Amino acid sequence: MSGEYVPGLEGVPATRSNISFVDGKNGILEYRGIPIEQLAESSTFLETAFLLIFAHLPIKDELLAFEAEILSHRRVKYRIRDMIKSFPEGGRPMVALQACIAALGLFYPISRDMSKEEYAYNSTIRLLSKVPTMVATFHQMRLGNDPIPPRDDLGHAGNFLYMLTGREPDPRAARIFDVCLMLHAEHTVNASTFSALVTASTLADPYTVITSAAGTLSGPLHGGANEEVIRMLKDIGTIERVRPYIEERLARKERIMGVGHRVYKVKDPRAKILQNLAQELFDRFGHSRLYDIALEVERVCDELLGHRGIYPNVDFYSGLVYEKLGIPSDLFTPVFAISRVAGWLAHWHEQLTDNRIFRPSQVYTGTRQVEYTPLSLRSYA
Ligand SMILES: CC(=O)SCCNC(=O)CCNC(=O)[C@H](O)C(C)(C)COP(=O)(O)OP(=O)(O)OC[C@H]1O[C@@H](n2cnc3c(N)ncnc32)[C@H](O)[C@@H]1OP(=O)(O)O
Ligand SMILES: O=C([O-])CC(=O)C(=O)O
Repeated sequence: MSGEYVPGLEGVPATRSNISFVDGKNGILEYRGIPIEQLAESSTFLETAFLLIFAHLPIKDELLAFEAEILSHRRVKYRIRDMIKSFPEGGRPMVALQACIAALGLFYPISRDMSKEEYAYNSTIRLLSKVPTMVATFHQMRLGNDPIPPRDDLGHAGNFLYMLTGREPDPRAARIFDVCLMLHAEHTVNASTFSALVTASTLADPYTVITSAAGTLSGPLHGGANEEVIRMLKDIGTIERVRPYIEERLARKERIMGVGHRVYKVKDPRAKILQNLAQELFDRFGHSRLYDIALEVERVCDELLGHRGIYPNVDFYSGLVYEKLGIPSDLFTPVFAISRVAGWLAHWHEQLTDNRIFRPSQVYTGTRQVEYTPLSLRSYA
């Protein structure tokens, strides 16, 4: 079979899915048909995760049972804590997280039948509940502290902030963080989800599927951009420096982090919500000069790049919110993973309902039938 090569597979459907919908021209994102704005207003991360994974909004008893299951699996085995303790303190948290997720596959039984309902459910619960604990554990241990055990009286978002900082978060701050988790939970066939699909299609176990996805998320063109945005805003330093900085970067053909998107040609709807959340946090808990710099970056980018459909994406304002919540910048991408694990799992479940191994073709550009040259006869031309 022959076909035209499309760089980056732009516009090439890689799967059929009913999990989420994106309209890039009009800036629309829906999870199972529900607009993201409605979920951000009224849902919670765990309810949204349930919606994504099980394809319907839970009734009250289902939600209570799901939340109770997640809560009861938050702790990690002491041998996983020992493993994390042996990681270098200066190691990159996303690499640590990838190693931790892969290690779950050593500690929990792997089924021969990945789609078996009970197995799929149990591994889903474990991943959703333990990923936040492993991120917080790595952070405490790299500081030389004992990990802070989860608190059963705190919700999913509030408990993570507590395990990370040792302080019980303000309820509104915890709610804002929960909304951030919802906003990052799913986004059709982005690079990391595609990676999850490819791995799932080989019938690899779910811990391996999520490890693949987490590795793909870490890159600066994808989930890693949130950390780069804060670095860029700090580098810029003052509002006056914004325009020359952007112009110099563009002249050197470098990218401005946190803007541009393969699908959205308008401002990402998640960026709009995140900007409002950032604004609310600054109003409540004190202003950040980085926010003023970010607003100016957006203004200058709109002017210089807007005509090419390059506008702020989800990673542009999220870091400002996370920083105000006391999350260190090298944990921004692991925090993205805590949330996106829901979307990856939803796609893992969906892939298994109608699986065929991914095996695309290539356009070969090399030479053919070349005669082997013995080492003794080889030289630089
Ligand atoms: C959660 C997420 O993954 S959201 C995305 C997070 N990533 C970032 O914020 C990194 C910055 N953005 C980017 O690099 C890109 O916009 C991507 C990777 C997100 C999307 O890229 P694509 O749709 O493949 O666009 P592509 O890389 O082909 O770029 C098309 C053109 O727009 C330009 N462009 C795209 N994004 C940017 C940017 N952020 N800054 C400057 N120029 C840009 C490219 O230089 C290219 O120009 P050219 O045609 O003159 O060579
Ligand atoms: O859809 C994409 O390519 C990237 C993105 O916004 C996400 O994964 O949330």
